[in-house]
Amino acid sequence: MIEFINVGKTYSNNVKALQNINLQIDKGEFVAIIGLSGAGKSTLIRCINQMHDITEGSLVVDDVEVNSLRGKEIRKFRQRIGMIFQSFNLVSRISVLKNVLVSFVPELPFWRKITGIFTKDQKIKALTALDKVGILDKAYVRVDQLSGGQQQRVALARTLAQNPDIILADEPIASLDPITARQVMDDFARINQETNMTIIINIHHVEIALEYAERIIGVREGQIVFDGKVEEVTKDVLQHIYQGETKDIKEIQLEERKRNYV
Ligand SMILES: Nc1ncnc2c1ncn2[C@@H]1O[C@H](COP(=O)(O)OP(=O)(O)OP(=O)(O)O)[C@@H](O)[C@H]1O
Repeated sequence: MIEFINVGKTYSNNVKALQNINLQIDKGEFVAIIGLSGAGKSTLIRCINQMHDITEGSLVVDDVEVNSLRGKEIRKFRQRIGMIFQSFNLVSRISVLKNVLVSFVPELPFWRKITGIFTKDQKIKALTALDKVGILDKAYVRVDQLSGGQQQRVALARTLAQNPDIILADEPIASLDPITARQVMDDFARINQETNMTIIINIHHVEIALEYAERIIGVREGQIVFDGKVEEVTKDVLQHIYQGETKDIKEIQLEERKRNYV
């Protein structure tokens, strides 16, 4: 379980990105975090794996007080939490398989990772993960020869091979076309159902969030202003989350897209 207790985060430039966050996320939940640009969505999910330190309150993940972790403990803890980024974060000039194998050796220096010798068992695990996201046939292809959607699937396979308890995804479909975006979301949904991994996605596409997630958390100016089941998300709720700027989902999306292109 992930538990935020009165969590606050103030960056060194005095920006208060999160205030008074109280939140519990149980094992196996599929949660989407929505809100305007700058609302604090990324900060919220990046505190969970200590990419950002919280500055107030307490954040506990499966009985571990996240902010008390140091050095090796952080690396060990992060092995249990997969992270997916908008930009895929792959090594583009090596094969898909090598990119996935890297997940087994987080503690090695980068050059050892890509020249590393891996066991048969590790290779089987990596190939199995690629199979789960439907790109086993690309195992020996260089990453820079893949489409954006395929690259995001490699990133997902790399995370799966690590067998985490939680997957955090920060705008995983933001740079994908609508059809590919849905395919990647289908992967997340399937993984959530088959493995019971907790999935927390920070997402700008409201429509897709409502279609795939079970629970929606709305963040506005660093605070949680909505937390409930998808069925409870009404037009008024969306207006509240998005500061009443827009009238309906379509308009919100248009606004968000414009913002992202600026
Ligand atoms: N490293 C940082 N240093 C200082 N301020 C930051 C840092 N990262 C984010 N912020 C600020 O914290 C606030 C919340 O940012 P955050 O990236 O969490 O929002 P977001 O909802 O994820 O936005 P977006 O959807 O545009 O990614 C913003 O005001 C942002 O400018």
